[in-house]
Amino acid sequence: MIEAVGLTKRYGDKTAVHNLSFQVRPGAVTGFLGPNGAGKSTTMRMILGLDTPSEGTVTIGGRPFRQTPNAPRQVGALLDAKAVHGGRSARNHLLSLAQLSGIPARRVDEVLGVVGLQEVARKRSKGFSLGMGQRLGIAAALLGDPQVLLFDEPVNGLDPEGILWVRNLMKQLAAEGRTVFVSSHLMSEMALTADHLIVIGRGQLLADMSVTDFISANSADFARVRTPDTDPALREKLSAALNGAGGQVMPEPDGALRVMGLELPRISDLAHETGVRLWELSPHRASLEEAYMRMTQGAVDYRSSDDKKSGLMEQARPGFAPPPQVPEVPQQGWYAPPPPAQGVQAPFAPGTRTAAVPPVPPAPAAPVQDPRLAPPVVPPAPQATAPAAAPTLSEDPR
Ligand SMILES: Nc1ncnc2c1ncn2[C@@H]1O[C@H](COP(=O)(O)OP(=O)(O)OP(=O)(O)O)[C@@H](O)[C@H]1O
Repeated sequence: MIEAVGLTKRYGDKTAVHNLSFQVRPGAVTGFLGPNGAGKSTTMRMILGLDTPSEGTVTIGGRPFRQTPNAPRQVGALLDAKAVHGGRSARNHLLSLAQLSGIPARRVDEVLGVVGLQEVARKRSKGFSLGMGQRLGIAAALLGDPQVLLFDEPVNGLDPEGILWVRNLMKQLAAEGRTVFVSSHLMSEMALTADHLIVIGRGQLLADMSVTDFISANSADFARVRTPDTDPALREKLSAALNGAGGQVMPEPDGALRVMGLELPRISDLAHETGVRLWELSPHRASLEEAYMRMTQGAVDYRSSDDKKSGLMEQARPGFAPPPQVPEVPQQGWYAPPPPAQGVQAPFAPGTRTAAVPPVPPAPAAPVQDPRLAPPVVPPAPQATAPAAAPTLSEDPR
């Protein structure tokens, strides 16, 4: 198990991680989510002893990484797939890591097989595609057959087949009772891979809960209603009736209405009473992506000025909230579940183990610490090790 308690990291006056406490348990895939700059990589680096916390502690199996005996056999990590000596073959890269940790050479061939790189094992890694580099990084993480695995964006650059392979690998590793902690920006992928989520924003914990709970706590179910597009007046008429009955009605870009606060039978009755024919009346549940967007919208550091959402916000008429930009979700039946309990659907609602992001206090003046300048005290996990520091083995002539 990985356990962080009050974990804080400051770089000069920049607080990258602030008072973070969480546990990552064995037997499950735990997704680590957060917008760009939220502090995910910094947290992973502190877990792996590559950055020293300014405050707080983080342990793996009860000990800080640097005090873990034979750490590469206990903990495997993929932090940066590009952190490979490009002139070295894939096999020699893994052999050098194995040698550092007393791992037998036959394990190198085993992991090359697991990640599907046998054919190119003797090729120099500088010719590898991004996806092949990711596979090599994953091989390095698996080298010591560790019980705890950390992956920072493991599907970055992988094609659909590779993404599916990583998904199945993560699930398999968790099913074997290992602790699997994986960061990703691909929400659709996380929804399929992770059992549990830890979400941070601006260095602080936003959520620590199962994927299912996260979606229901941070999304509002709604009904989509479509009137015949041949007669826009019908849409206005129905919209007024739904509003009058206490529903919240928002227009969608394609002309449909998004209705919250009214159950489907009630919407159907109101349409009947007002004499409006319906072309669609369907229930929708939010995706992980929508729930994530709702949760983190106040904790995003970087947003494009072309962001459609900001455009919609500017154009919104008074009294109309902009329709959230949600991806299409499959229809799940004809009747919407009852609306969530008051408050539960709101982002950061109390009682959901989520929290609004309070402003991060500025750090006291301190010299900027560049981890690249700090020599590691002990060799970290295989992939976290700077490969150039590993002893040079004779290169295969390809
Ligand atoms: N060595 C450093 N010196 C100064 N600031 C740093 C350093 N490393 C990270 N930061 C800052 O700390 C914050 C968190 O960065 P971090 O890389 O951990 O975020 P992240 O969640 O991994 O982002 P991304 O999703 O973009 O990879 C950022 O504002 C970053 O600029």
